[in-house]
Amino acid sequence: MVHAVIPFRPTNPKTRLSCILSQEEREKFALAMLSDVICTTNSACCRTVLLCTEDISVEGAETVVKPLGLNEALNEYLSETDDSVFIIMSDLPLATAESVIGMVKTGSDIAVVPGRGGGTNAIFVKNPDKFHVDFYGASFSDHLNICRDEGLTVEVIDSFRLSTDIDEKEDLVEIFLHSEGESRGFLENLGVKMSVEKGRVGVHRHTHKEAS
Ligand SMILES: Nc1nc2c(ncn2[C@@H]2O[C@H](COP(=O)(O)OP(=O)(O)OP(=O)(O)O)[C@@H](O)[C@H]2O)c(=O)[nH]1
Ligand SMILES: C[C@H](OP(=O)(O)O)C(=O)O
Repeated sequence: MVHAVIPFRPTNPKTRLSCILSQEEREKFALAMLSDVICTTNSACCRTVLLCTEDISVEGAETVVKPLGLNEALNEYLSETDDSVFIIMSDLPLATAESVIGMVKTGSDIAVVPGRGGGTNAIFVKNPDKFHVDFYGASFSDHLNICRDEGLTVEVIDSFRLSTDIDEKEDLVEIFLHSEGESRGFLENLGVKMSVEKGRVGVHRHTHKEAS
């Protein structure tokens, strides 16, 4: 069975959302997005593993604790398994089971989903022997280079849902437009709303004091 591995750092996450959410709210929002992703990977019949910096318990996933950075934790995990691994970030609440199944069915050794701005949102690794991750910076091209250097075939997946990660305030619009999950409910309960001003779609919140 494919392991869906979700790396997760629960403390002070999503700092790029500090302009609209306090630290406590960002921690709860990160958990809500994680819950949406777990629901998706379980619906795609993966064995879902939370690769977490701390020992937390989350419904629908088994927790593997590694108090390590993103790359170090994932590369240690890859070196410890012979099974196929589907790495998916926890900030992809638009992901659907269909989009995940489309990836894990690839005929290539690796399937990769770029994020906007040079990042990588998900990677399917058929055989973890020869692959390692290199996140941060222009990680999408770094991952293609690793495949080339190791002689691995790669499919680049064109998926709006998997390419849409939630990093910045402007990204929250996508949740209101395209998701019905927990993360959307969480934002609605906080009073975050979609708005259209001067023809541009955005989000606003009246109650929040800017986090210091
Ligand atoms: N295991 C592990 N996962 C991490 C670590 N840092 C981030 N992650 C996870 O990696 C994924 C992508 O993280 P980012 O988009 O950089 O999220 P972030 O660090 O919470 O956000 P910013 O503070 O806005 O950069 C998310 O699933 C995070 O929970 C880490 O040190 N270890
Ligand atoms: C981890 C990083 O995520 P971003 O900060 O680009 O969302 C990446 O994809 O390399």
